[in-house]
This record gives sequence, structure tokens and C-alpha cells, in this order.
Amino acid sequence: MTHRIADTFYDALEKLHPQEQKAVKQSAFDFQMDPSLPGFSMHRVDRARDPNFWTARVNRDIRMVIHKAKGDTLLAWVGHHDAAYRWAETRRIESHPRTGAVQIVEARETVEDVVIQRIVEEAVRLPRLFADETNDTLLSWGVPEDWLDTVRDATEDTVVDIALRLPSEAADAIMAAATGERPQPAPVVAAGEDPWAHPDALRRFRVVENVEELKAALDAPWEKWTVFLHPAQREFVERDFNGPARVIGSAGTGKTIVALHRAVRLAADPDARVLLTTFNRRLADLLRAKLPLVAGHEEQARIFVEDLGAVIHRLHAERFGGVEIVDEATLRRFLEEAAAEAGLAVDPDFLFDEWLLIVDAWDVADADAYRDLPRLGRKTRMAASRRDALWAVFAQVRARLAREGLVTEAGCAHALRQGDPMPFTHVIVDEAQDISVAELMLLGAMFGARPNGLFFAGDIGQRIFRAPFPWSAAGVDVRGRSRSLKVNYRTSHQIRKRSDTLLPETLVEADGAEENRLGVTSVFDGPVPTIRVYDTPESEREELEAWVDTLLHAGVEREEIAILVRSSDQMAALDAMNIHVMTMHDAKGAEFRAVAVPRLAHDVIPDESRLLTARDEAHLDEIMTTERHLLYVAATRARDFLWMSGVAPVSEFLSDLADRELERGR
Ligand SMILES: Nc1ncnc2c1ncn2[C@@H]1O[C@H](COP(=O)(O)OP(=O)(O)OP(=O)(O)O)[C@@H](O)[C@H]1O
Repeated sequence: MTHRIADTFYDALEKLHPQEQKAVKQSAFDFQMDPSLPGFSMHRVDRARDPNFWTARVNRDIRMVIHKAKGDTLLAWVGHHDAAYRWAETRRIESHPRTGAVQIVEARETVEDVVIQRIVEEAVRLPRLFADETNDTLLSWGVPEDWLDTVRDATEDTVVDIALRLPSEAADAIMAAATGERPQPAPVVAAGEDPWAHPDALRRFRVVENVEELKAALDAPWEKWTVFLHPAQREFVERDFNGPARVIGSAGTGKTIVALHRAVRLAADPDARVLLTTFNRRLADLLRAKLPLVAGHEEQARIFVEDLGAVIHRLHAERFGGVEIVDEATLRRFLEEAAAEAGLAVDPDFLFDEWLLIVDAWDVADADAYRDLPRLGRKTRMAASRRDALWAVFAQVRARLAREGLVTEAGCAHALRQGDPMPFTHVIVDEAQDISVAELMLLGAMFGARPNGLFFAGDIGQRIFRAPFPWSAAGVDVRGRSRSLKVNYRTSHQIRKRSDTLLPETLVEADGAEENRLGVTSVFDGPVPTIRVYDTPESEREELEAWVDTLLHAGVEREEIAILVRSSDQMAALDAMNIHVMTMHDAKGAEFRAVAVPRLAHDVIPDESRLLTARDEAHLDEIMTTERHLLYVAATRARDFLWMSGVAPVSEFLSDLADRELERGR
């Protein structure tokens, strides 16, 4: 007998009160031990489309919906008595006629008339998105047979409602198709293969071997990601790569979740020592907190979670003894003094950036190398004689740092690169878009040649800290082993769609590779984001407070709301609202049910003080890009509710969004 649990059981469990959840979990454990216990008063659901649906009693009011077939059981849904019967009466569990994947299908003829009427009326009034798609195509996407005509009636306004009633692979496909992507046909179960083992069945059903496994699976029903992965996520978790590999994807597509599961999978090998890392301590803490939800004790003992800078410092100190990291002010002083000594007239900012982004980052060894170096990441051309003069300054500074026992962050990484192997077998880097050149060179040299040695998760649209550079020049080539995730689990359709407009449809990496961001879909629906422009800070504040009050009244907890600002000096003015206020930079990696991004004035984002530091067109572009990314990061921290506002004259980014809003309204 095989026991399974469905993701719909999770969704339903999460909606119950904590006391009810407790009772349900106990009943689920008892059921796993002995489904024949009389206390369950198992009843076959009489009017069900599917004769295999039964209900099991939890208490006077709550029923679990169980699917029993060929001796196997599935925990399918749970809820109050009438709702449980209604759910079971209107569902079927069956293998899809084309793909073979087991699906939970809402019987089309049981959907309320008003819903269907709206779909039909809209289809007469507005263009039908899939009018020309054949049954054959729709079936290849996993659309259930009785939904073919309804899908063909989908319009821009009803497609989300229809998608939400379909099995997830069909929903993903039609949402992607609605945004102009051509969905791939779903995989097909070959004759004799298990339809429950189909990749799309695995994203909604999971076998539970014993009560311990069930306990672990039900411990945090809102953490569905611990159990149910999208097939594309699963592929990245399970696949073996013979070189560095990377998962990319826009915000909320579950890249961190892939990183966590992959770390656990690699740690199943008793000889593994997996470094799960990211670029700052706060993000590493978030990863560490999530790990026990997916890793057993043994795997946890083989996974080391630490931010990359800290790992490098620690190993450097262990190998070379304690050294001091030079701070920026001292470094600038050294550079300027060396230039003055050499009688070289040079812009101090240029000198510093040349050191930071070229000489130190790429570990340029000598004058020849500096002269011949392609201008990686730098757009300024320079004559050879000028380079030689500059090199003399850099060489001086290197010598002075060594004399004074100082090192740079990059210098630590370069020193480690020349030495013994690092004490890990695999490295997984989350938020890899913000990795530094020196860090990547180190990891590439140490792990790049090992099978499964290096794995990256990141989104170039969220690069907010570091300048872009071609990874292949740093010795890490992910070409052919880099793919993107397209299903957003965090943000509603409405918030994702609006945030996406902040970035171009295609992003270009430093080495010219293009990432097309079309075709991303969300798994749920929500209110349209609020985007406002005000005349005075007072009116902005007043309405923001009213928005927060409405959320609190609607049952959103205070801790689930965050206000994000561009710079820390904007925080004090909002403190009195008694809502968590943080900078956009600090919000990286976090998520909240509701997010407000106020104070988006024209000089706030893009940050005017940063723009004033721009030396040339290329630098200006880079500042604009990272500022845009930052607002994208801020907007995509929201799950259900998003507010963005400013006092006129507002940020050009906000104007872009507001204009689209007005366009939509016409
Ligand atoms: N398979 C899944 N099932 C359910 N929820 C999921 C799944 N994968 C991810 N999630 C949820 O989606 C949200 C976003 O996931 P995650 O943080 O991994 O995304 P990300 O791509 O790393 O985002 P960002 O780029 O913004 O850092 C989280 O709340 C996570 O729990």
C-alpha cells in the first residue's frame, strides 16, 4: 500500500485555525498508521464524479478527503464538512489522456454558472487568446479534455481565472502562451511507466513512507516548497553537471529553494562537504534557518552555510595568520599619495576604480599583463604609455600594502587561489549575480573542473552591488549549463506583471549572453498594485497610513508588512508608523505579504548623489541599471499587496509604472 499526500491538502490545511490544524495532523498520522480505524467513519462520497473519493472524520466538523484506489491512499483535501464534500464531488483524479500525468481535475460541468457565464461573455466581447489552438496542442500542454473549449474562450481578462482552475502544468502553459511564449509540450508517460512518477505528478503528489516523513511534511504546511518542487526546479536539484552550472530566473521563481534542495541532495553522499553560500551574512542566516526544513541531521552536518566573504577571511586567516583588511579611505589615500609621488595627474575616482575593478579584481600581475589586458568591465580606452605610468602607481600601492600588513578582500581570495584546495567538495552560491571577480576566480579554480563542483543561483536583473563582468574571463563557463525558471511562487500575477515592466524584456550579460524574461507566470492572483503620485509628503503619508490600516483590518499581521526606502536617512520619518522599515538593499532575499515603497522622488531613485559620481556615459548607464534593479528588487518582495508612491516630481521609474497604469485605464 502506498500513502501519498497532495499539495491541495497542504493548501487546505494552511487555511484552518491552528487548533484545527493540530487535530488534522493527528488524524493524518493515525490514518497513516491504520486507515481502517473505526474512528474515521470512512464514507464514500456519493455524488462524486470520481468513485474513489472518501471522507474521513477528524472531529464533528472537519473531514479529510481521501482518494483510495488499488489499495493506495492519497490525502487529497481537508476542511469543514460541507466544503469537504463539495470539493470531493467536483473533482476527479485521473491520468491525463495525452501526457499520462496524474492530475486532480475540477470537473468543468460543476463550475458555478456565473463563472462560466463571465468567461463566455468576455469571449464574445474581447479577442480570444487561444482561439486558433487545436485540441492537440492544448492536450500537449496538459489541459484536461473537458476544459479544452473553455481554454479556447480565454481572453486577457479571464485567462488568470481559468488558469487557476487547471492543473498546474496546464496553467503554466496557458499563462506563458498568454505572454507570447510558445509552451513546450509536457513530457509523456511511456507505456508501462508509473503515471504518478511523471514530473508533473511529482509536483503535486508525494509518497510518504512512514509517520516520521508525514510529520516532517506536515510540520509547516505553509512551507510547501519543502515537499513539492516544480519539474524544472527538480531537474536542477537532481541533475549531474560535468562543469559549473547555473539556475537563473526572475524574482520569486524559487532559485533559493533549488539551491537548498541541491545542497541537501549533494550532501546525501557521506564524503561530501557542501558549502552553501551567498554574499552577505544576513542572507546566509536566512539560508541557515531554512536548511533544517529540508535536511536531516546527517545532511546538515555535511552542509556549511556561511557568506562567501566570511569563508574567504576565515580560510585566509587559518592559512596565512591574521591580517587586516584595508578600508576604502586608506586605500584611496595610498593611491593618491603614490600618484602624487610619481607626479601623475589623475582623477582620484578613476584611479580607485581602476584599482578596484581591474588591477585588484583580476589580480593583474605586472606591467605587461596590465598593458595587454582587455579592458574587462571598463569602457575607457587608454594609451600604452598611460597604462605604464598608472602601473607604477599600482605597484607602489601593492608594495605598501604588503609592508604595512594590509590586504584587500580580493587579495585574500587571490592568495587562497594560489594555495591548497578549499575544504569542500561542492559549492553552491545563491544570489550569484553579485559575486565579485576575485571570488569567482577562486571558486572557478578550486571547483570548476569537478563534476557538480560549482552551482550558482541568481538573477542578473537583481544585480545591485557589483559591476558586471564576463564570467568566462574569470574561468567559469556556464554556457550550455544555465537555464531559467519561469514559475513565480512568491508574487501575485498582478504584482509580478507590474514589476516586470521595470526591466527590459531581454537582459544582456557582460559576455553577451541574453536572458529573455518573457513567459514567467505566477501561481496565484491578487489585487492590482497601488501606484500613486502626490503633491505633498503629508498627503502621501496620510494615504499610506490609510492603506496600512485597511490591510490590518483585513487581517494582515503587522509583521507581514514592510516599508522599503531607498536610503537609511529616509527611515526615521516613517518610524512612527510602527511598521517594519528597511532599506531596499537590506530587503534583498526577504519577502512580505505587503510591501510599501514610498518616497520615490526624482532625486531619490536613481540616487542623485550616485549619478553625480558618473565619469562617463558607460558609468552613468551602469548606475541607472543598478538603481532600476534596486526598485525591481523592492517591488518583488511583495507577495499579495504592493504600494508604490512619491511626491511630484517623482522618480522616472515610478512615472514609467504610473503611465502604464493610466494607459491600462483608458
Ligand atoms: N516549489 C515551490 N512550491 C511552493 N513554494 C515555492 C516553491 N518554490 C519556491 N517557493 C516559494 O516562493 C518564494 C520565492 O522563492 P525563492 O526565495 O527561492 O525565490 P528566488 O528565485 O530565490 O527569489 P529572489 O530572486 O527574489 O531571491 C518563497 O516563498 C518560496 O518558499
